[in-house]
Amino acid sequence: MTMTKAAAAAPSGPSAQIEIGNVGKVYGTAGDGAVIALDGVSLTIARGEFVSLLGPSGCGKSTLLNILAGFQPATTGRILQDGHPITGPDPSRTVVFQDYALFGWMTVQKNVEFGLKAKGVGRAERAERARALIDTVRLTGFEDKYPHEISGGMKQRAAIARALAPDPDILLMDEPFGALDAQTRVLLQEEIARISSEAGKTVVFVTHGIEEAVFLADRVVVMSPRPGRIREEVLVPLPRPRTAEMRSDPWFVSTVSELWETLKPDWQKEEEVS
Ligand SMILES: Nc1ncnc2c1ncn2[C@@H]1O[C@H](COP(=O)(O)OP(=O)(O)OP(=O)(O)O)[C@@H](O)[C@H]1O
Repeated sequence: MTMTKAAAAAPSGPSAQIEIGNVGKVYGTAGDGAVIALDGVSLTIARGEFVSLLGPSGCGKSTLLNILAGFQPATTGRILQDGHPITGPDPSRTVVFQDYALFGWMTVQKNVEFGLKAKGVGRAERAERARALIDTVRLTGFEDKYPHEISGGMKQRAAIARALAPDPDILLMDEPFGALDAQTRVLLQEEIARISSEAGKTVVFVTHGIEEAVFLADRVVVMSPRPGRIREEVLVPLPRPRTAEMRSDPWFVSTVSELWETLKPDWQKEEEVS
């Protein structure tokens, strides 16, 4: 493999924002069909870093993201944000899911404002901040539409704006473009590449799309299935902002193909099981 292995270069010290130390997750109890979803996962993520968690279905990506979000606890190990244990959900970390998770009875504008209201931001400021974010995700003109009136891609733009509204430190994204058609997916990848560079957020992006993982990330963390472990890390040397032409960069093309060769056996196994 000619890919850059990142283990030695993983961020640590004062710039580390997330520290995942030897995390394990077991669903169920021993002897009762227990599933070891994660085993000995250690990862340090720097402030402002964009990390893709890449792996086939069932390797524990969503489990790790849910633990980071504070939706569920790890069975073993520790997870720190800025040196403090993550013990539950917090507005400093927001999540974008695959299925949009917008409130169907609220307009785009009200959906984006939602997190700001919970934070106690006043009505006028809420409206202004939501409008600015709607502009950032290029939905201006659709503020008064309800989710059922807009396309899947637009819904996901609104979900991204809503996740950015509370000005989180960390944006967690769980296969956010998984339900979109191929063209819309590429467009949204370019949008999130732009938005994350501009906003300077720490992003953890779960995907089983190899191209997507490499195109977006500063570092791709490749996971192996059952029990989920970190198999390798790839540092992405492409400059920011990422642009469409970088998809034909020789390093990009060869890295995507090498990752595919690495992961193919896991995908084939998954295919046989399902
Ligand atoms: N609540 C649960 N109870 C029991 N087993 C679970 C639960 N959630 C996940 N699992 C199992 O844990 C393993 C990891 O699941 P997880 O959803 O984290 O993987 P993933 O890599 O995100 O997969 P996918 O891409 O399909 O979402 C899988 O074998 C899954 O069946």
